[in-house]
Amino acid sequence: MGSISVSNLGKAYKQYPTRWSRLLEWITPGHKRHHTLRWVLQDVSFSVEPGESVGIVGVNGAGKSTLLKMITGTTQPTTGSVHVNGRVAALLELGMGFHPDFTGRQNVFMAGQLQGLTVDQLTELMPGIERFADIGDYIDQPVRTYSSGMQVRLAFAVATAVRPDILIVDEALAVGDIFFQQKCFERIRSYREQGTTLLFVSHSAGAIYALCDRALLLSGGRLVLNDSPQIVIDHYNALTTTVRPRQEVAQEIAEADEADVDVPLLQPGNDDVQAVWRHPGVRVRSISILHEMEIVNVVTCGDRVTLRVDLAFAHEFDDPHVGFRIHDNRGEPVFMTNSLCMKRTIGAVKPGDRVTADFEFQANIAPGEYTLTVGIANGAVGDRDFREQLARLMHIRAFTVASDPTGIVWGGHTYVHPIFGVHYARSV
Ligand SMILES: Nc1ncnc2c1ncn2[C@@H]1O[C@H](COP(=O)(O)OP(=O)(O)OP(=O)(O)O)[C@@H](O)[C@H]1O
Repeated sequence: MGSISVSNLGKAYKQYPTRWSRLLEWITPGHKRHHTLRWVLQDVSFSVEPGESVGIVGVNGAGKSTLLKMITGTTQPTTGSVHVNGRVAALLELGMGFHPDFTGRQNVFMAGQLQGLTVDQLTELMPGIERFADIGDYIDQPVRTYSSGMQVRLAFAVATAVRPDILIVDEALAVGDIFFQQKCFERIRSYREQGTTLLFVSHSAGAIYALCDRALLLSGGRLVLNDSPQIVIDHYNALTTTVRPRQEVAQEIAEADEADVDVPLLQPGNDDVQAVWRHPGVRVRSISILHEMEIVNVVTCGDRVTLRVDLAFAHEFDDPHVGFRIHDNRGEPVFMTNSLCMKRTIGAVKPGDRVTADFEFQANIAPGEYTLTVGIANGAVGDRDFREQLARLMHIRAFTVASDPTGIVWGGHTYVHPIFGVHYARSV
């Protein structure tokens, strides 16, 4: 189950030179054709085996959405054929399948039934759908009052309420906050592990590497490459590498700084922190990122920053350690370490002790949204294990890395500080 086979697929739209020529052709059937055909997809053939994950990349207008729409049956092909074997869940266009005048709850029942689920099944699934979408009372408001982020939350929650044989996702829909994106990627990953076939459009090399076994490159409506993610991304990068104007980058950083004020800072005694820490003997009082002595939520790529974890101990521990992880918007760990791995110790602590642990590092990571996870453990075993885990605060804090407007133009995950040199061997 869960296979796709696409053969000589093509799509052409009729183009008329004027509005009148369309009318003329319509009222004089059988006479002269007034339109020309504009092919947006031609001769596309490939297959996806059950359980495979295939990424689709291509520049804007390459034909990715048109291809997905033909696979899901929302658009009819002009030439060729598509065979899909298995139950498909698709997330393509924003608002697709939702009626704006009905409430979110009513839309869940309508969209769910279109997916082949019964009313009884949907009633049972509803609490899980509400929990996943996490839009609160809006579930009983008309969808026209939703933000685009809320629509995507609900659409994803319904489409993936039951594991499909085939999941088709256009990542351009990945609007919304980083926590929701991570939740979506987590669900996609888990369904994939359970055998769901995945077809996934993305502009992000990281997402394709993380999720796909293979990738397709579309260019000018043709399938130009069907190969490993590595090879396809290399070609795609070659197609898209352009130098971004400095001004645009400066604007981005200014906007990110403005957004700064909206990001809630973790305060001592924050309920969320209490909710996830486990051992009563240690309390995480605050977690902050500091740059030049100030607490920040936006750092510029390359900034030297300090992650400060403020702890209060209520029990005695002989050898406590602190660690952190940085996760990207897909939930992939970007970096992780802890005091033991850094060959450092805090030393034994007594009830009433307060400890501030600082990790100073250079934020040499790609511009984007990240979350921090912090863990506390006790009793080193070897050079990386612990006798007991005391607390883990998953995705406790979000922060943004903005590009450095004064830096070089670069792509990828990690800034490696390249230095360019040139040595001449001149002939005389
Ligand atoms: N209904 C339509 N009528 C005419 N042309 C269309 C129609 N839908 C899409 N096109 C054209 O088909 C081409 C491919 O569009 P498509 O949306 O499939 O590209 P895409 O690769 O998904 O782009 P993006 O990354 O911007 O979403 C574009 O040139 C677009 O203008």
